[in-house]
Amino acid sequence: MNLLELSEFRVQRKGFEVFLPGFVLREGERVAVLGPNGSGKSTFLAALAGLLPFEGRYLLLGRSFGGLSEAERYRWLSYLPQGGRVGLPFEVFYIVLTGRYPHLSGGDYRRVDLQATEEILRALDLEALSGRIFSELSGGERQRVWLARALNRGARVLLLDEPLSGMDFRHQALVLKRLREETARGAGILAVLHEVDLAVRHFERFILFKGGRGRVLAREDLRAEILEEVFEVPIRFWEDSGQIRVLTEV
Ligand SMILES: Nc1ncnc2c1ncn2[C@@H]1O[C@H](COP(=O)(O)OP(=O)(O)OP(=O)(O)O)[C@@H](O)[C@H]1O
Repeated sequence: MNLLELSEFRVQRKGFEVFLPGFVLREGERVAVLGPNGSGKSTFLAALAGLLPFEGRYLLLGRSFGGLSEAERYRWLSYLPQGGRVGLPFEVFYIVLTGRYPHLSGGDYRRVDLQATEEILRALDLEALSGRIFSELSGGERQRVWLARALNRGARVLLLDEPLSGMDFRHQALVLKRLREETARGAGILAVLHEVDLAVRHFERFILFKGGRGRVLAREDLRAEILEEVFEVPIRFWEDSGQIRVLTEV
């Protein structure tokens, strides 16, 4: 099933336009959104999350995005913004628990919501931080809490803006493992990443943005020359135990 379908998708910002001619996200797919700073990646994701106006065709689970109720959008789609903030002194457990909110129909959190919260806290190595106040955490820890909250929704489509940023190697590996598990249950992932080498190893397709224009490529069609043109730095591909690795000479 197509989770998300776009055609002639356009987002206008002051003096900047994001455009993607066409794209389909299928069940179980991991697609990385790559490109240099300011190329439109976050704008694209925010528009898909319904936070910016767009033009063109956008279907979510076969339905026109504009025709969905807020409740449907929140249940089917989960968005991890860049650098989320919490003003109030909330504990980590509570923040992650609120990811389940769209599943409640006016009632209180249920046992299943508490269990899901405990499970995602374990998966992202946040158990020990569960009772801590969010604002007292480190940058990488906060990022993991936001990601846990976004994943806790169990949404069909995950829009993740830099889910690996600020994380050490071990936690990057934990997050990538969890993203694989999310796609194994049928979710589709669109993730903005700056870690190009990890993207090429762990994602199946790519949307490359440059100057606001996006193009979609499968892993087998990705070439070092294409990435060089997008990022404007020398890039080498080499094979290590049958896997493509990406080396940037910066
Ligand atoms: N709130 C805003 N209002 C107007 N223009 C904006 C706003 N936020 C971003 N822009 C502009 O839109 C363009 C794309 O920005 P965007 O944040 O989508 O890039 P990005 O590819 O996600 O970059 P990065 O890798 O640095 O996160 C940039 O030229 C930026 O200056």
